[in-house]
Amino acid sequence: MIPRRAADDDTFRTASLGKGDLTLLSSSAPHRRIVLRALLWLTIGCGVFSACVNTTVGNYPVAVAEIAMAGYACMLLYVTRERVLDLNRWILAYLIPFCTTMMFACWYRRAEPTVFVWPILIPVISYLLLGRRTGFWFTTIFLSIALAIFGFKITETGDLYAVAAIANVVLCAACIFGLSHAYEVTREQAEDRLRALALRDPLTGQCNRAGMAEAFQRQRAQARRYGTPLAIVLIDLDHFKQVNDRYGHETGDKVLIAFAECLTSTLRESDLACRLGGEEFALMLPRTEIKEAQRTAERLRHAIAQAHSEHNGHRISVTATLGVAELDSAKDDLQSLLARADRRLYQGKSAGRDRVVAA
Ligand SMILES: Nc1nc2c(ncn2[C@@H]2O[C@H](COP(=O)(O)OP(=O)(O)OP(=O)(O)O)[C@@H](O)[C@H]2O)c(=O)[nH]1
Repeated sequence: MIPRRAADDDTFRTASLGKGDLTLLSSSAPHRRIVLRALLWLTIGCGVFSACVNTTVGNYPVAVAEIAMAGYACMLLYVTRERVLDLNRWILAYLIPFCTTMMFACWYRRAEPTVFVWPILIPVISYLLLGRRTGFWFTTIFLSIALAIFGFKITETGDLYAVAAIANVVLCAACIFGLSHAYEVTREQAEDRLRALALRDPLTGQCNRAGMAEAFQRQRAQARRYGTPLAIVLIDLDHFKQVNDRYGHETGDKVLIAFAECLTSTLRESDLACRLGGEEFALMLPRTEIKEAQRTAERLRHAIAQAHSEHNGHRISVTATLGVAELDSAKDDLQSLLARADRRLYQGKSAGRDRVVAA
């Protein structure tokens, strides 16, 4: 299996689009890759050391399994030396044989009773590498197997002292399982809050410039892969300063919020609306050619002109000027695309505002 490399742009920090909704996935990937590589080094070191010890005491099958696991960890270290897109698959490719070797060591008849402390590591490693949901299931499966092995060993030996010792290990594993779960839940919540703060505009709730840049990386990758068009519409409210000057900044904010809602309600599920700053907004329209984007922009311009906000009995209406551009070369980045849309927008401003310019 040849690993897919992450592009220079950080495409595995992905964003799914949907009416301004920015759902961010696998944001922990860089951190998990570092943890995975640290564990691979540890596996190699501990595997070789433990294999030497087991060889000296004559546990040859366990020593062979440990050497095999250390060799496999070397291969995974090589594969993950750079960022990979399908990191989760490589994490599972490490964790499944690692935990299976651990289960084999627990089950092996001549193994030391202290080998039973190793499964305690499973919840910590699983949650660190796989996150809350997959980590939970992975831990449940492997701790259940470990428990079954413990049970089997107790009934086989009938050693009551072993029952007390194993009960300690099981209780300790259960506590670590619970703590790992609680830690991962709070970590995920904190990460979501931080990412929302970094990627969303606090006034309108739409994604900001950074959020748009992140979503663009993914959309451009899809457009290139499937040969589909991608259009951008840049929108600037006309004479917005007059709204602020006449009704106050607070009313200006309300107008901006209403405007953002108008954009969102006019768009398709797959489109993304962003506030780039001030009274400047942008739309990203995946699988949309420039002609269709122009029609969408016209529909939007019409909806903006028709809508109005109320302030102390005053009816506040705004108009907007829109510039449209389409991704048209392999080298096109967000900046060049926005610059093209911006030039058209300013043509529209110079020509009298309240219009769409697409070419
Ligand atoms: N209420 C409010 N006003 C903002 C915000 N950000 C920027 N503005 C105002 O938006 C106005 C933008 O003014 P200009 O850049 O002169 O543009 P304009 O009046 O819309 O004129 P044209 O773009 O040329 O049609 C300024 O008065 C800014 O203070 C905001 O978050 N809230």
